[in-house]
Amino acid sequence: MTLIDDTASISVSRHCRRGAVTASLDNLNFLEPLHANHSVCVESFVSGAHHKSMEVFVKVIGENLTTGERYLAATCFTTFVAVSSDAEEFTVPRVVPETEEEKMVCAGYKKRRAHRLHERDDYKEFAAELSLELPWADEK
Ligand SMILES: CC(=O)SCCNC(=O)CCNC(=O)[C@H](O)C(C)(C)COP(=O)(O)OP(=O)(O)OC[C@H]1O[C@@H](n2cnc3c(N)ncnc32)[C@H](O)[C@@H]1OP(=O)(O)O
Repeated sequence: MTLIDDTASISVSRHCRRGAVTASLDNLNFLEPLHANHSVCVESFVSGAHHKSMEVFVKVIGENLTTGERYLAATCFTTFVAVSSDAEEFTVPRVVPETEEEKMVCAGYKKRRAHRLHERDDYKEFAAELSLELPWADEK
């Protein structure tokens, strides 16, 4: 997961050329186990951008170095939010997909974003109910 976050953050930095923080990670699907003696290639690209947020699609590809067989081990979407050290107003650049795969992935951005924001609101309500007390605070 560190590899996923690190790789995605490189795509984000190249896209907006400023600092950004990971806001969420979703649709992380582990599709095939990665074997210890296989190579791992993590690919990512920015698949959608709004004002300050950028969605990144990440593919984790395993390769059996003996047979050359390549397989999709995992995919996920992660969202980063660009930050500024001063009060400067900015909007991150829009995404212009080029390959067929980029066009296919980017086509679902608006729907995923709407779903994500809806879930974020639900999650805020859930989180507001969680206790911050020390677990042993009630012990007599
Ligand atoms: C290894 C690691 O990376 S560990 C994780 C490190 N990351 C962090 O510590 C981040 C901690 N969180 C934060 O700093 C804040 O919650 C932030 C910056 C993510 C969001 O700050 P907020 O003040 O809530 O943001 P705000 O409501 O103004 O929204 C700003 C943008 O972020 C987007 N956003 C905010 N939270 C989320 C979320 N959970 N998922 C997706 N997008 C989000 C909003 O949609 C908005 O997008 P837009 O500007 O493109 O329209």
